[in-house]
Amino acid sequence: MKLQLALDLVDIPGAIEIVTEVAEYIDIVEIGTPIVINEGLHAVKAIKEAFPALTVLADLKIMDAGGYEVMKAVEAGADIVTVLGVSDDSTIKGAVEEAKKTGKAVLVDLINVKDLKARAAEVDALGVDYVCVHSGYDHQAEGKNSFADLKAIKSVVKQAKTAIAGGIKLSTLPEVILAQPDLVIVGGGITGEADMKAAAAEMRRLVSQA
Ligand SMILES: O=C([C@H](O)CO)[C@H](O)[C@H](O)COP(=O)(O)O
Repeated sequence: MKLQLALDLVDIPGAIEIVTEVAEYIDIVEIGTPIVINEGLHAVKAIKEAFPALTVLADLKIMDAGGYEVMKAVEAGADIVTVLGVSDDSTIKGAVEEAKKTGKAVLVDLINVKDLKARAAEVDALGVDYVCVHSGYDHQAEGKNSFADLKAIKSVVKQAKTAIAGGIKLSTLPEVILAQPDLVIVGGGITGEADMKAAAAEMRRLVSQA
Protein backbone atom coordinates (compact mmCIF):
# COMPACT_ATOMS: atom_id res chain seq x y z
CA MET A 1 0.00 0.00 0.00
CA LYS A 2 1.36 3.41 -0.97
CA LEU A 3 0.77 6.89 0.42
CA GLN A 4 0.21 9.90 -1.84
CA LEU A 5 0.31 13.47 -0.59
CA ALA A 6 -2.14 15.70 -2.47
CA LEU A 7 -1.15 19.37 -2.70
CA ASP A 8 -4.06 21.55 -3.74
CA LEU A 9 -4.30 24.93 -2.08
CA VAL A 10 -0.72 26.16 -2.32
CA ASP A 11 1.57 27.78 -4.90
CA ILE A 12 4.87 26.32 -6.14
CA PRO A 13 7.06 27.64 -3.27
CA GLY A 14 4.41 26.49 -0.78
CA ALA A 15 4.34 23.03 -2.37
CA ILE A 16 8.13 22.73 -2.19
CA GLU A 17 8.06 23.78 1.46
CA ILE A 18 5.51 21.10 2.39
CA VAL A 19 7.20 18.31 0.44
CA THR A 20 10.55 19.21 2.02
CA GLU A 21 8.94 18.62 5.41
CA VAL A 22 7.24 15.29 4.69
CA ALA A 23 9.08 13.75 1.71
CA GLU A 24 10.52 10.89 3.74
CA TYR A 25 7.02 9.64 4.64
CA ILE A 26 5.33 9.66 1.23
CA ASP A 27 5.62 7.61 -1.95
CA ILE A 28 3.90 9.93 -4.41
CA VAL A 29 3.38 13.69 -4.49
CA GLU A 30 0.30 14.99 -6.28
CA ILE A 31 0.20 18.36 -7.97
CA GLY A 32 -3.51 18.95 -7.45
CA THR A 33 -5.96 20.35 -9.96
CA PRO A 34 -6.15 23.80 -8.29
CA ILE A 35 -2.36 24.18 -8.52
CA VAL A 36 -2.36 23.18 -12.17
CA ILE A 37 -5.13 25.72 -12.82
CA ASN A 38 -3.17 28.45 -11.04
CA GLU A 39 0.37 27.62 -12.08
CA GLY A 40 0.10 25.34 -15.10
CA LEU A 41 2.37 22.36 -15.72
CA HIS A 42 5.29 24.49 -14.48
CA ALA A 43 4.29 23.25 -11.04
CA VAL A 44 4.80 19.61 -12.08
CA LYS A 45 8.20 20.51 -13.56
CA ALA A 46 9.28 22.44 -10.46
CA ILE A 47 8.38 19.60 -8.07
CA LYS A 48 10.00 16.90 -10.22
CA GLU A 49 13.18 18.98 -10.45
CA ALA A 50 13.21 19.62 -6.71
CA PHE A 51 12.40 15.99 -5.74
CA PRO A 52 13.61 13.70 -8.56
CA ALA A 53 13.34 10.60 -6.37
CA LEU A 54 9.63 11.09 -5.74
CA THR A 55 6.90 9.83 -8.05
CA VAL A 56 4.92 12.85 -9.24
CA LEU A 57 1.22 12.66 -10.10
CA ALA A 58 -0.35 15.44 -12.16
CA ASP A 59 -4.03 15.68 -11.24
CA LEU A 60 -5.20 17.08 -14.58
CA LYS A 61 -8.61 15.31 -14.38
CA ILE A 62 -8.48 14.96 -18.17
CA MET A 63 -11.89 14.93 -19.88
CA ASP A 64 -10.87 15.08 -23.57
CA ALA A 65 -7.74 14.90 -25.74
CA GLY A 66 -6.36 12.17 -23.49
CA GLY A 67 -3.27 11.37 -25.54
CA TYR A 68 -2.20 14.99 -26.04
CA GLU A 69 -2.72 16.08 -22.45
CA VAL A 70 -0.92 13.06 -21.03
CA MET A 71 1.97 13.78 -23.41
CA LYS A 72 2.26 17.37 -22.13
CA ALA A 73 2.10 16.29 -18.47
CA VAL A 74 4.76 13.63 -19.03
CA GLU A 75 6.98 16.17 -20.82
CA ALA A 76 6.68 18.32 -17.68
CA GLY A 77 7.86 15.42 -15.51
CA ALA A 78 4.70 13.60 -14.42
CA ASP A 79 4.94 9.88 -13.70
CA ILE A 80 1.18 9.42 -13.24
CA VAL A 81 -1.60 11.48 -14.86
CA THR A 82 -5.28 11.48 -13.95
CA VAL A 83 -8.16 11.07 -16.38
CA LEU A 84 -11.83 11.26 -15.44
CA GLY A 85 -13.86 8.07 -15.45
CA VAL A 86 -16.83 10.02 -16.85
CA SER A 87 -14.84 10.77 -20.02
CA ASP A 88 -15.27 8.76 -23.19
CA ASP A 89 -13.52 5.41 -23.62
CA SER A 90 -11.58 6.92 -26.55
CA THR A 91 -10.13 9.58 -24.22
CA ILE A 92 -9.03 6.95 -21.71
CA LYS A 93 -7.60 4.70 -24.44
CA GLY A 94 -5.62 7.64 -25.87
CA ALA A 95 -4.28 8.49 -22.42
CA VAL A 96 -3.22 4.88 -21.73
CA GLU A 97 -1.58 4.52 -25.14
CA GLU A 98 0.42 7.73 -24.67
CA ALA A 99 1.48 6.91 -21.09
CA LYS A 100 2.67 3.43 -22.09
CA LYS A 101 5.03 4.89 -24.72
CA THR A 102 7.20 6.30 -21.92
CA GLY A 103 6.46 3.80 -19.17
CA LYS A 104 4.23 6.25 -17.29
CA ALA A 105 0.87 5.54 -15.65
CA VAL A 106 -2.77 6.62 -15.86
CA LEU A 107 -5.05 6.92 -12.84
CA VAL A 108 -8.75 7.04 -13.62
CA ASP A 109 -10.70 9.13 -11.11
CA LEU A 110 -14.27 7.88 -10.72
CA ILE A 111 -15.47 11.17 -9.19
CA ASN A 112 -19.16 11.71 -10.06
CA VAL A 113 -19.53 8.35 -11.83
CA LYS A 114 -23.04 7.05 -11.13
CA ASP A 115 -22.66 3.31 -11.77
CA LEU A 116 -19.34 2.83 -10.05
CA LYS A 117 -18.99 -0.93 -10.37
CA ALA A 118 -19.83 -0.99 -14.07
CA ARG A 119 -17.50 1.90 -14.96
CA ALA A 120 -14.70 0.56 -12.77
CA ALA A 121 -14.85 -2.76 -14.64
CA GLU A 122 -14.90 -0.97 -18.00
CA VAL A 123 -11.91 1.28 -17.32
CA ASP A 124 -10.02 -1.65 -15.83
CA ALA A 125 -10.46 -3.47 -19.14
CA LEU A 126 -9.04 -0.42 -20.98
CA GLY A 127 -5.67 -1.09 -19.35
CA VAL A 128 -5.47 1.81 -16.90
CA ASP A 129 -2.98 1.56 -14.06
CA TYR A 130 -5.12 2.81 -11.17
CA VAL A 131 -8.86 3.05 -10.58
CA CYS A 132 -9.65 5.62 -7.88
CA VAL A 133 -12.81 6.30 -5.90
CA HIS A 134 -13.02 9.93 -4.86
CA SER A 135 -15.28 12.18 -2.85
CA GLY A 136 -14.32 15.65 -4.04
CA TYR A 137 -14.38 18.80 -1.95
CA ASP A 138 -18.02 19.53 -2.82
CA HIS A 139 -19.16 16.05 -1.77
CA GLN A 140 -17.04 16.23 1.37
CA ALA A 141 -18.85 19.46 2.26
CA GLU A 142 -22.09 17.44 2.11
CA GLY A 143 -20.61 14.90 4.54
CA LYS A 144 -19.94 12.18 1.96
CA ASN A 145 -16.96 9.85 1.72
CA SER A 146 -15.90 7.02 -0.61
CA PHE A 147 -15.13 4.27 1.89
CA ALA A 148 -18.03 2.02 0.79
CA ASP A 149 -17.24 2.79 -2.87
CA LEU A 150 -13.76 1.37 -2.44
CA LYS A 151 -15.17 -1.95 -1.23
CA ALA A 152 -17.56 -1.97 -4.22
CA ILE A 153 -14.88 -1.48 -6.88
CA LYS A 154 -12.46 -3.91 -5.23
CA SER A 155 -14.81 -6.72 -6.24
CA VAL A 156 -14.69 -5.86 -9.96
CA VAL A 157 -11.25 -4.36 -10.64
CA LYS A 158 -9.01 -7.27 -11.66
CA GLN A 159 -5.92 -5.77 -13.32
CA ALA A 160 -5.48 -2.19 -12.16
CA LYS A 161 -4.46 -1.04 -8.72
CA THR A 162 -7.16 0.58 -6.59
CA ALA A 163 -6.94 3.99 -4.96
CA ILE A 164 -9.04 6.19 -2.70
CA ALA A 165 -9.11 9.96 -2.20
CA GLY A 166 -11.24 12.53 -0.47
CA GLY A 167 -11.15 13.81 3.06
CA ILE A 168 -9.08 11.00 4.58
CA LYS A 169 -7.77 11.93 8.02
CA LEU A 170 -5.63 10.13 10.58
CA SER A 171 -8.82 9.19 12.43
CA THR A 172 -10.40 7.55 9.36
CA LEU A 173 -7.27 6.01 7.84
CA PRO A 174 -7.61 2.70 9.77
CA GLU A 175 -11.10 2.17 8.27
CA VAL A 176 -9.74 2.93 4.78
CA ILE A 177 -6.83 0.53 5.28
CA LEU A 178 -9.22 -2.27 6.20
CA ALA A 179 -10.59 -2.14 2.63
CA GLN A 180 -7.03 -2.70 1.32
CA PRO A 181 -6.55 -0.08 -1.41
CA ASP A 182 -3.19 -0.11 -3.21
CA LEU A 183 -2.92 3.66 -2.90
CA VAL A 184 -4.23 6.06 -0.24
CA ILE A 185 -4.39 9.73 -1.27
CA VAL A 186 -4.34 12.34 1.49
CA GLY A 187 -4.42 16.11 1.15
CA GLY A 188 -5.92 18.13 3.99
CA GLY A 189 -5.38 15.22 6.40
CA ILE A 190 -1.68 16.17 6.27
CA THR A 191 -1.51 19.76 4.97
CA GLY A 192 -4.28 20.94 7.33
CA GLU A 193 -2.49 19.67 10.43
CA ALA A 194 -0.46 22.00 12.64
CA ASP A 195 2.25 19.31 12.75
CA MET A 196 2.33 18.01 9.17
CA LYS A 197 5.42 15.92 9.80
CA ALA A 198 3.83 14.06 12.70
CA ALA A 199 0.62 13.41 10.74
CA ALA A 200 2.54 12.15 7.70
CA ALA A 201 4.80 9.98 9.86
CA GLU A 202 1.85 8.34 11.60
CA MET A 203 0.06 7.79 8.30
CA ARG A 204 3.24 6.22 6.89
CA ARG A 205 3.39 3.91 9.91
CA LEU A 206 -0.22 2.77 9.50
CA VAL A 207 0.07 2.30 5.73
CA SER A 208 3.33 0.36 6.06
CA GLN A 209 1.78 -2.05 8.55
CA ALA A 210 -1.11 -2.84 6.21
O1 LIG B 1 -8.47 15.82 -6.07
C1 LIG B 1 -8.72 16.51 -5.11
C2 LIG B 1 -9.84 17.51 -5.13
O2 LIG B 1 -10.68 17.23 -6.21
C3 LIG B 1 -9.33 18.94 -5.29
O3 LIG B 1 -8.55 19.04 -6.45
C4 LIG B 1 -7.89 16.37 -3.86
O4 LIG B 1 -6.55 16.31 -4.19
C5 LIG B 1 -8.31 15.09 -3.12
O5 LIG B 1 -9.64 15.21 -2.72
C6 LIG B 1 -7.43 14.80 -1.89
O6 LIG B 1 -7.45 15.90 -1.03
P1 LIG B 1 -8.22 15.83 0.39
O7 LIG B 1 -9.67 15.60 0.10
O8 LIG B 1 -7.94 17.16 1.03
O9 LIG B 1 -7.62 14.68 1.16
